[in-house]
Amino acid sequence: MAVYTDITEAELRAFLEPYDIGELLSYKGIAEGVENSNFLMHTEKGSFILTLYEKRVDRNDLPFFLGLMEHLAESGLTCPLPVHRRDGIVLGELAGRPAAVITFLEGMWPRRPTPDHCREVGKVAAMLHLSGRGFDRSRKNALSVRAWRPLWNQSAARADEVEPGLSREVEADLERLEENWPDGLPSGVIHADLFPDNVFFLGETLSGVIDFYFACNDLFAYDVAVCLNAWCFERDGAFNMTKGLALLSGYQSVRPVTAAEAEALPMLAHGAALRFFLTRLYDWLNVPDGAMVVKKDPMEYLRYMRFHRNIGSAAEYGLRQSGAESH
Ligand SMILES: Nc1ncnc2c1ncn2[C@@H]1O[C@H](COP(=O)(O)OP(=O)(O)O)[C@@H](O)[C@H]1O
Ligand SMILES: N[C@@H](CCOP(=O)(O)O)C(=O)O
Repeated sequence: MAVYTDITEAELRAFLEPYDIGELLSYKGIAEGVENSNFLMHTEKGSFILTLYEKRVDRNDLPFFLGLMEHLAESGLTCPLPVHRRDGIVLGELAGRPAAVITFLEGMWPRRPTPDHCREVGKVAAMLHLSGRGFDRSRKNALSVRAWRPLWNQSAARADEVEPGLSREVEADLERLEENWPDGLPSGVIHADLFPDNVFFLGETLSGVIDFYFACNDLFAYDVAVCLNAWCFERDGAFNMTKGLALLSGYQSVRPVTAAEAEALPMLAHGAALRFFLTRLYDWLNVPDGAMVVKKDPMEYLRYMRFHRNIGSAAEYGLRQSGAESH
């Protein structure tokens, strides 16, 4: 359960006083998520999410994240919105943490994604990439290729405790990725964490996207690579080409990928797998067992890294190119 910071009712009532959301009727911690503390609140005016931003979120990035949600919503992409206080402010402080009230998004995330879900998420990723173009703020990806080695260095000495030989294997992957990481591909605002638990559906219809707290400016195709990993592998570790095809054709129906992006996709998918392996490994080794958070398995992502190392072309993910190029 991701509640790192608990709050009292009195503190919360005082925090909510400047908002116009009616009287607080109930609140409880949300048993999902990894990064921040989230609470579901019921007030006289409906349901809201209260988020307390924890230590891995840089306070200076919050205007980017909150502004992006407003920008995307204005462009027609369904996502939660930060609630403004009567004085216009969206960001306050609660229990020593930056905190915001966010509108509640109806829907459920798919526990067992189908090809139809994958097609929808491909489309929404592309819509996000196009909509992000008019956003006037930018944020570097703090977890891109240059950040991986410092992150790895914090776990390397203990990696072989998780699996013998892991240290040598990851080191080799890291070198390969650092030497071959593509640049110059189409880029802009990406979500960077578009996992199933961040995409809500009502029935078969995508009802919205949440959790923009890794969003940044980076390669569009890297975001696609993150999605391929998060949506298209089965629980037994096998890549599901039908899901890959659906996700990529959904994406291409909104924004066709360029030939250079297609060529880079295996390297990007390998790097995207390493990025989530590294944060999960760090948490696996460092988050105390008693913490109210469900640690995610780094080995799932090691299996994906092994898979991508042997991919020769994006066609093996299901990419079908028409020859059309876009930017
Ligand atoms: N706007 C929202 N509407 C509905 N539920 C939400 C909303 N934001 C967060 N949640 C719930 O809280 C959980 C954790 O949120 P998330 O933003 O993924 O946290 P974290 O940033 O800690 O990973 C989600 O899986 C969802 O159940
Ligand atoms: N998606 C990441 C962890 C980040 O947590 P989220 O709950 O914000 O998606 C992973 O699976 O490692």
